[in-house]
Amino acid sequence: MESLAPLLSRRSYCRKKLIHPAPDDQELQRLFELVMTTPDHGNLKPWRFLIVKGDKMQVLADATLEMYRRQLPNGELTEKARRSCQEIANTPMMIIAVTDLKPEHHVSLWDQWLCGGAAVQNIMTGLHLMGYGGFWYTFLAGDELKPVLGMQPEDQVLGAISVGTPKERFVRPVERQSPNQYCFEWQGLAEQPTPYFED
Ligand SMILES: Cc1cc2nc3c(=O)[nH]c(=O)nc-3n(C[C@H](O)[C@H](O)[C@H](O)COP(=O)(O)O)c2cc1C
Repeated sequence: MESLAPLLSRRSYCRKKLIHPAPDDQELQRLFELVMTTPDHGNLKPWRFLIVKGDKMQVLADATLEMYRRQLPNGELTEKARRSCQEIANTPMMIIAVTDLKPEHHVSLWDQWLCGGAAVQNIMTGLHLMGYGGFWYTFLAGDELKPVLGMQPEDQVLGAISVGTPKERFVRPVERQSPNQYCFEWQGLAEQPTPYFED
């Protein structure tokens, strides 16, 4: 039971709560070794990871701001958009996970997507176990940013993960919902499943 305790305390740290340092190259190498253990139907590795850090954070923040500006009907940026891009510029590192799907393969695209999501979760888990904070965003999923990120039109962002050290750690684990209402015992053919755990 207690072996799960380190994982049960995982919490997301949004970018304004993240400061330097971010993982160094050796730690990143290890993190991605963990990612390579992701269950992977057909061993297709349907993902790619872009690491953004240093002065490239400002470049990415500027490109994101430009994307927001183009998305707005009158091209006027909101205070929220500006703030969010300033936060990107201040974030120590981002890991952007994008799909690299193999549509010609007999493994379904659905399975390949699931695999990509599982890889991102492995990044989240690894960062937490290494003592870093992260936050899984998908705000960079707009088509406008694809060329900026060197992505093909068919690629999608699986996760734009902000990475760093939590400025202040949450003192208590967040109170999570009980899993009970989500778990059922199958009662056989056409029978109604019953709650697995007692409340
Ligand atoms: C695929 C995916 C995309 C997400 N994108 C966003 C996002 O763009 N903005 C956001 O505020 N939260 C987003 N979240 C939720 C946060 O990453 C986070 O899980 C949530 O705030 C709950 O925090 P917790 O992980 O500590 O429970 C996303 C989560 C997933 C799984």
